[in-house]
Amino acid sequence: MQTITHLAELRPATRALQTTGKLALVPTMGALHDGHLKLVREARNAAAHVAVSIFVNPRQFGANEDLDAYPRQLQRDATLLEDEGVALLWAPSPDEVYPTGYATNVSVAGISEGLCGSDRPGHFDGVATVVCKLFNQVRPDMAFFGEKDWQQLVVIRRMAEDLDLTEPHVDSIHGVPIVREPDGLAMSSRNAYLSPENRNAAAALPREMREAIRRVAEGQAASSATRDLRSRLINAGFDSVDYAEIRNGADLAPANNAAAVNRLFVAARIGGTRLIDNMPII
Ligand SMILES: Nc1ncnc2c1ncn2[C@@H]1O[C@H](COP(=O)(O)OP(=O)(O)OP(=O)(O)O)[C@@H](O)[C@H]1O
Ligand SMILES: CC(C)(CO)[C@@H](O)C(=O)[O-]
Ligand code: BAL
Repeated sequence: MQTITHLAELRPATRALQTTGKLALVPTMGALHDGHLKLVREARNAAAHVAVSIFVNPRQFGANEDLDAYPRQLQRDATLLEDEGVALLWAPSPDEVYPTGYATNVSVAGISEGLCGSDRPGHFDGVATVVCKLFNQVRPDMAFFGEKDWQQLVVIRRMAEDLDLTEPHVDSIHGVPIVREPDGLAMSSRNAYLSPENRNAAAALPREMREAIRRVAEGQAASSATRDLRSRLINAGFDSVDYAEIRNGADLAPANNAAAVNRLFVAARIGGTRLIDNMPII
């Protein structure tokens, strides 16, 4: 596996790989877990070569968020990726991505605004900006993102289509289902922040989401089921619930009762850690 940290060396390396087959990109912020490795495996199944980027993108963190605390473990991550048969690790520094004088922002209106966008103002501008740059830097044939960050996936798909990045740069953007711990908690680099007690309590998030979905399927109104879900999470040990909403998964519009694509989206905080999850309404 080649590890590349400078843009000047990236293009020749990706072009060389693309002479012998398709290249898939898996963008990450590192501190890799099995959720990330699932993305890498799906990418390996779909393409001859896989590139993974590890970049803790400062522009998607708010002023009071965990940019400094975010786990950074490049050596460990590189070993894991090498073992997965990854061809190229793109690990630029913040100065390489945003050199002095950098002034451009990519903003996707509408879908960036509710859910996580309300609690993390500017977050999706930072994500859209860096993913646009990553697509232009690596020029992959396809890219893989996790459904854990469902809103992010919808924003990226919109951005890639609007900015004509899907053809010819990225033929397809794949969403990969959420990988969960045995107790149902979605894997996340931020789970490492949880104390053992809070880690146990956090399993209530997927459990109570499934319960709310069951109640909706039995006829409880969505507004009442999500209100109950909020109080059940607080009773289970969560400090606060940023949102608990049922929306159309395709475009994040308010849920239409008849739509088969509705999903439940939740963000909740426990011991200072913000966890997100989403599930289909069945
Ligand atoms: N449990 C998971 N299942 C599937 N995909 C995941 C999972 N966790 C993360 N991903 C995906 O991996 C990619 C990189 O995510 P990132 O590096 O931010 O990790 P993370 O675990 O989501 O971290 P964070 O704690 O910041 O949410 C994203 O596309 C994300 O959706
Ligand atoms: C897509 C991404 C790598 C952009 O920084 C990040 O938001 C993430 O890891 O989900
Ligand atoms: N996985 C999404 C990246 C973030 O929370 O900043």
